[in-house]
Amino acid sequence: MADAGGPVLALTTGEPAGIGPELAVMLAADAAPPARVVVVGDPALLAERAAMLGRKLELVTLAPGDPIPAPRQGLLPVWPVALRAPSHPGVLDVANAGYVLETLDAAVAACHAGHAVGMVTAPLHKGVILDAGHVGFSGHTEYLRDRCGVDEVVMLLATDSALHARTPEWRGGGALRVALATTHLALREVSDAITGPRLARVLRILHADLSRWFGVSAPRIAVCGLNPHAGEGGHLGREELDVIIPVLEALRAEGMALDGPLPADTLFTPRHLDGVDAVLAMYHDQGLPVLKYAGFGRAANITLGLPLVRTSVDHGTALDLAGRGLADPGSLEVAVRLAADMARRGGLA
Ligand SMILES: NC(=O)C1=CN([C@@H]2O[C@H](COP(=O)(O)OP(=O)(O)OC[C@H]3O[C@@H](n4cnc5c(N)ncnc54)[C@H](O)[C@@H]3O)[C@@H](O)[C@H]2O)C=CC1
Ligand SMILES: NCC(=O)COP(=O)(O)O
Repeated sequence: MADAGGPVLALTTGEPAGIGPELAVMLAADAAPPARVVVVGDPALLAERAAMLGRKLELVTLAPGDPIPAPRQGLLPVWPVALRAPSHPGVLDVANAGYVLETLDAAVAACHAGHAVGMVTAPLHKGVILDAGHVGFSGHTEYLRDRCGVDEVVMLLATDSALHARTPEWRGGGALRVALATTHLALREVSDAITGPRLARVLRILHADLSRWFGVSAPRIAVCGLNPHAGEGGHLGREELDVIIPVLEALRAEGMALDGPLPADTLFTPRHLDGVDAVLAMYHDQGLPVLKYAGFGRAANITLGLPLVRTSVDHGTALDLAGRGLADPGSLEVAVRLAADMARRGGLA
């Protein structure tokens, strides 16, 4: 939605028993939100969490398509979705899995209808959605891929200072962008999932979207090996020789600037990161611990390959903190700012 008030972003509450609802409350109660945000969720839940945290908040219930007011401290527009059952902080209830998914569907529908340019998601709990019987659910990333009807998406996490910089530089806690070749998979399934065609699709999306959403015109990407020492010439695994190297060679021949495959234990050091715009890790816990060490609480998660902007926080539902006002809202603020910037840079606003 392109108009003078700035891009409209739909913010889903995520798991109602987690910290998502109170982060949405903090976003609007503690300062003017950094963009025009409308929360997709249960207004009574938000009012209850605001009261629990002692925050003053005016909740304005609207329908998709209604004008969204300019951001102002203390004001939170809401597109209502009703909880299926009362929700208590820290206590998961399978009954509310349908609520969580309905908020995502509503946000996607609003983007498709042009009522929002993108969505920002507060964390959901994958386990409770699976326990509720949504077989195969593995996260927002894959759910949004299917809802948007695309074949492949890429999860990218970026620390705050990497969101704008042309070239992230490592300063032991500095700027970093890390994308994943595989996402929510059991470790024993990772190797089989790293096929040549998949790796090529992931690299093409990463390359194109670094340019589209981040303004990096000729991205340089450093690629991790899968095995220790990138396979040690085939002695510690053959995925590098059989799959990764042939894909990198083919894409280099098309003009992509790709380093690697490099041993993942030393890739994340200043010499190898110098001049690199993003790192591609082969699996979740190869890349994300480094990213979170560098910038937990001031990083965001971005889904590349979608026809809409989607950002999210760098953390989960933190059930241990829910309802206590102890959660750090930093990552949500980064995710909202980034989504607005991406929409502008990508020509959506
Ligand atoms: N974007 C999303 O929807 C995400 C969802 N998850 C889901 O969240 C659930 C819990 O996952 P965990 O691995 O326990 O990760 P978690 O991020 O919820 O918690 C890990 C640790 O970080 C702390 N923490 C998390 N967010 C914080 C914040 N904003 N401020 C201060 N401390 C914070 C927690 O208290 C806990 O000690 C799982 O179901 C997971 O799948 C995890 C990551 C992202
Ligand atoms: N570790 C990132 C994560 O679990 C977030 O996944 P998603 O719900 O954004 O797909």
